[in-house]
Amino acid sequence: MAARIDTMLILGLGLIGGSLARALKARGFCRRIVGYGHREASLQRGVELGVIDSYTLDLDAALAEADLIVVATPTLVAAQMLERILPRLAELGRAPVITDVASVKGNLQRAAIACCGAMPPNLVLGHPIAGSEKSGVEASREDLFVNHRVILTPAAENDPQAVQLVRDLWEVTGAEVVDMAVDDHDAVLAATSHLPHMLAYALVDALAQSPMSTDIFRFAAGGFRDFTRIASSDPVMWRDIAIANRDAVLATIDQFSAQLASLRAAVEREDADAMLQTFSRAKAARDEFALMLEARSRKD
Ligand SMILES: NC(=O)C1=CN([C@@H]2O[C@H](COP(=O)(O)OP(=O)(O)OC[C@H]3O[C@@H](n4cnc5c(N)ncnc54)[C@H](O)[C@@H]3O)[C@@H](O)[C@H]2O)C=CC1
Ligand SMILES: O=C(O)C(=O)Cc1ccc(O)cc1
Repeated sequence: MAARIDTMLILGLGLIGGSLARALKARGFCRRIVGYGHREASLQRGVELGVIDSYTLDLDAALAEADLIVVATPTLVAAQMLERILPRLAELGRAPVITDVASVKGNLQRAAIACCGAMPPNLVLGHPIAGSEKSGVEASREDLFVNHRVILTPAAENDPQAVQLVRDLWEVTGAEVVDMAVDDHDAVLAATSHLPHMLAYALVDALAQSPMSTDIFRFAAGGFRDFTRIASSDPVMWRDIAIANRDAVLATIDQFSAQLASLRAAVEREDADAMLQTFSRAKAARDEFALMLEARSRKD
């Protein structure tokens, strides 16, 4: 394909930034992909792996020539990046399309509005619902986004052409793009992604502190492995997410705690009916979810 973009700049070349770079490179979406980050060794590795064409440690110089900027750092750093690059781009008189991949959208929207007074027309926030417990450019994959959803949270102030470019960028990677309001995004992701990570971390941490931890882990079955895989995720990334999406995460933890307390009470009372009802409702919901996933993979 003829390149849509001349120079794309990726701020933070890890699993997600690296995977996006690989996918866009494979499909010729950009003529040139430049990486910027705070660890030269991983940028160097990105060049060696052919993920990016070059890298720079000079953000100002990179901003002067970028036509498209993707912020792919941890969530709190992403807000700092916007606070840094938006005024600098204004000084340079440049307005390249800017997007991001962070797991929370509200904090970035607030940072941009605090910086510019309103959402800048060229800033289109996004979030690929694809990834893994692994981090770093070494773990990046060209096909990471194929048949996965990407949520965009376009603002009324957005330039429609900027939104279209970001939509096209993700569709080129094989993803399905859907739009959502920022608050809805943060509430839904708190429930489906942030809460499960909090639970997995809390469970593994609690069991690891048990005097019987060696036997607990030695005799754990597949269910434990499935439930706890995500506790191997990057702690910095999840600390940032919990802070950035504090209110929605607290709401889901509270709702879950109430549910767990009611299950605990049912176990204490040996209330077989209450337990059966809870487990049956959950099984039906999970079976329906599995059918949805199957239907999606058949469609692929
Ligand atoms: N890992 C996952 O499964 C998913 C992650 N996300 C989001 O994508 C973003 C990136 O996550 P990953 O790629 O998994 O993380 P990662 O740790 O693999 O990559 C992050 C990159 O940002 C760089 N970075 C960190 N602090 C920096 C700073 N102060 N200045 C410049 N660069 C800095 C790191 O060196 C690294 O290259 C996060 O906001 C995360 O919430 C979104 C979807 C899935
Ligand atoms: O590893 C997993 O199963 C994930 O849940 C990956 C993931 C992590 C963070 C996101 O914002 C989106 C997806």
